[in-house]
Amino acid sequence: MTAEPTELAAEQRYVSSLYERLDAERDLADRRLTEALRSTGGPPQAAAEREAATATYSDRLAQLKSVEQGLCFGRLDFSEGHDGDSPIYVGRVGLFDTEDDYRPLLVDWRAPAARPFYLATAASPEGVRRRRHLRTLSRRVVGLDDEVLDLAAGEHTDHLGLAGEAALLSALERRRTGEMSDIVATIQAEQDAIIRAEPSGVLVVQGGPGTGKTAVALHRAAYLLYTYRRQLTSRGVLVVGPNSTFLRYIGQVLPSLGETGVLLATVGELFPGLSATGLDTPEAAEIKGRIGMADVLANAVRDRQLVPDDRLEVPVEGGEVLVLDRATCERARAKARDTLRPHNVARRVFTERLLDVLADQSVSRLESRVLDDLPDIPLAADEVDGGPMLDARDHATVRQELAEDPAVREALQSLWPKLTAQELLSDLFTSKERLESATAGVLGGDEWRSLLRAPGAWWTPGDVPLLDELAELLGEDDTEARARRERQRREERAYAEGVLHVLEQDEEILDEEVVRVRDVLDAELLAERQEASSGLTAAQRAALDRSWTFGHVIVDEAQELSAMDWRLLMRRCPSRSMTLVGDVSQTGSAAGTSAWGDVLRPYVDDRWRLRELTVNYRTPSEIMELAAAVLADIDPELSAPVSVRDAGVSPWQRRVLPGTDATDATAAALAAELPSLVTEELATLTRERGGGTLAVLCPASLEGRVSAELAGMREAAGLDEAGENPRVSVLTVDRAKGLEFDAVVLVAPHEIVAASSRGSNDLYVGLTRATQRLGIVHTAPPPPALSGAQKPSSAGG
Ligand SMILES: Nc1ncnc2c1ncn2[C@@H]1O[C@H](COP(=O)(O)OP(=O)(O)OP(=O)(O)O)[C@@H](O)[C@H]1O
Repeated sequence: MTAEPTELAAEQRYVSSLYERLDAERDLADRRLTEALRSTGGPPQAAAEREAATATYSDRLAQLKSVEQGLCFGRLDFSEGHDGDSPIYVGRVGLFDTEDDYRPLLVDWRAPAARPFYLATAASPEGVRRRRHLRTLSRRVVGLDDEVLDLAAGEHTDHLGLAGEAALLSALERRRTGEMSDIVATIQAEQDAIIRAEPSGVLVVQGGPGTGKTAVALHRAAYLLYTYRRQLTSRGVLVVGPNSTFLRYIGQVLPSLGETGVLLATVGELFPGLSATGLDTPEAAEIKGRIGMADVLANAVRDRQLVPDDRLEVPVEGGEVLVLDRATCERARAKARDTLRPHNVARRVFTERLLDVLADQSVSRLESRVLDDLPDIPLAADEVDGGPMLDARDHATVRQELAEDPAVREALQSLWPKLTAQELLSDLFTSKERLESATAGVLGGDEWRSLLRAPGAWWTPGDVPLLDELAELLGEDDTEARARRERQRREERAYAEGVLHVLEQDEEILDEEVVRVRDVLDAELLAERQEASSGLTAAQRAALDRSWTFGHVIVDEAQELSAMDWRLLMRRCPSRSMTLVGDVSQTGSAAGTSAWGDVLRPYVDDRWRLRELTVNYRTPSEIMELAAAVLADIDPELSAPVSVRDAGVSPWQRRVLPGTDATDATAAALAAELPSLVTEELATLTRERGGGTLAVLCPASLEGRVSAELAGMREAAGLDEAGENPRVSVLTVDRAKGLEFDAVVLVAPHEIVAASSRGSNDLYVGLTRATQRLGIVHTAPPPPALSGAQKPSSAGG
């Protein structure tokens, strides 16, 4: 239902007044920030006060700036007699009238009061008479979409139960820019229930392509940070995505919702100081992801705890040769292993014991040398043999000297070396002997050969969970450093309490309208800020600290993670407050999963909740029909999500016919056909949508060739890649996972299927990336699921 122009003008007045309020809030935060930054000098306490104030006001300012676009997008009018008859406006941030007892002018979308905006239906209106979507462009209201939630009025929601259908469809029809947008204005009820679910425990969100899993995951992060800010600000929220292209694609959503304290990372980025730029072969990736690798690594660590075959001679300074025999070393090793401490920590037990043995040896040799040098004077009748000549202090001195002796150090290091995770893994993967030994009984046959690599090879994402596991197995002997840090932390906490007290007194004389310091800081948090002293957020500090544990962890495309990836993530989240979103029908990685229970059982048994999303907001029904045939091929029991809209155009299929020699002929056939097909698609996008994004999805074997063809096409047309619109990208399905484009041209589907370790899953993913148009270019007879649809027309032979 569309509103009258007078309505539009009235809403414009209201929205303008909201922007005035927003500007006033920004000015205030800006002034406070400037004051905090300007003040200098004073006692150390003043510096801490300044830091707290600077952090508070700059966070607030960043939040107020981020909500400029689409500040207010909704209005609810209630039925007569309903609690508080006046309408409420819903938007990206809460705004209040400071001159009218803090009357809410705009309700934050995450606040409980905003919930009916997403949930109310004609059948269950929750007191709402009318839901209005306000469409804005900058600060201008350009349109209103009304829904009257009254069964009697005959405005029923359709079979999918969509709320705000007009606004939703207009959002879905929008041209894609290559960056994901937020969906605050049109969140649907099934999505809202997930976004606002309790943060405790593991929540799995299973849904087919385009059901909004990524959107829901990100809005959930924003919701949790708003609702549980005190708990989550200090520990931070981690959002894990499958690759850096995907993280770039979703990177703007949380900032646009005013949330910057979230760490977005791939699992491969979760080992601070290491960049995993290498690539594993599919076999190596699969093996590295197996849970058995935890045993392989434990074996590899034990293999570094040695004893001599018979005896080890230690030529110490001064010319003496001390001896460590096998039995002594075995006893020391058993003692150290019995502590069950990590290797580098247990090393202390091993080395202390051997140092005792060496010191005893050295002392008794010294004593016998002294005795040998003394003239043989018989004891008098009343004298007794006085026992050892050297006392405990002498013994300690000898021991200390031995501890610093290079030969002793070398001997101890050779038997039980102090190791870093990187050293151990690279020693392991570059040595046949070490690999064979560590994998014996865990990997089959000669699978270990897939792990062998040249010295100096780059780290791969698959190495990261292994390094993390090793870091745990190796540990760090940081006893002294920890005690020092703990002392320092206690002092900082006591000091922070004092600072907060002073800040609160200051606040009494400031305006009430600003967020109070205790609302956003407590002594613990402030102490952490002090400790960081660089003003880093929890997310930034977490990125630098391998042992950081997060308040909540969200994993997108969770089906792709290997068993070893899960071990790493579970370590980062001991509270198990997690949201995992994914689709087991889209698993591409051989190390990924096809059943959530398998993944979670080792950590939470069956104590996890499952929510399903069933409506596809991305892919139009014509394309989904084709994809559903492929899904049925994967597993006839599975059902594809239902599309909310039609595109009005069917996917096209084209067959380019190679000649005899497969590789060359396929390339030649593509060279002849693909550029013109893509050019045609681009022209259609320009004509029908004024631009947008187009992806050519192809198997890895053709990626180089296809990219070269398209570069040639650009050159011939005098196009500049940087500023082109529509934008074209060439991607493998693996890298397109989670992304979407206005149009997709899918090349060589039979090869995509053949190259995948998961049958047709990759094809299903590729088919479901388009929001408007899909074309398929075959270089061989189509896979059976596709040949049932519109017959491919032949070309080129
Ligand atoms: N309630 C909504 N309002 C507007 N747009 C929505 C809504 N829900 C989802 N979308 C849009 O639908 C598209 C698909 O969403 P999203 O990428 O989150 O799906 P997905 O389930 O993660 O898909 P895939 O499994 O293919 O990665 C996005 O453009 C998203 O913005």
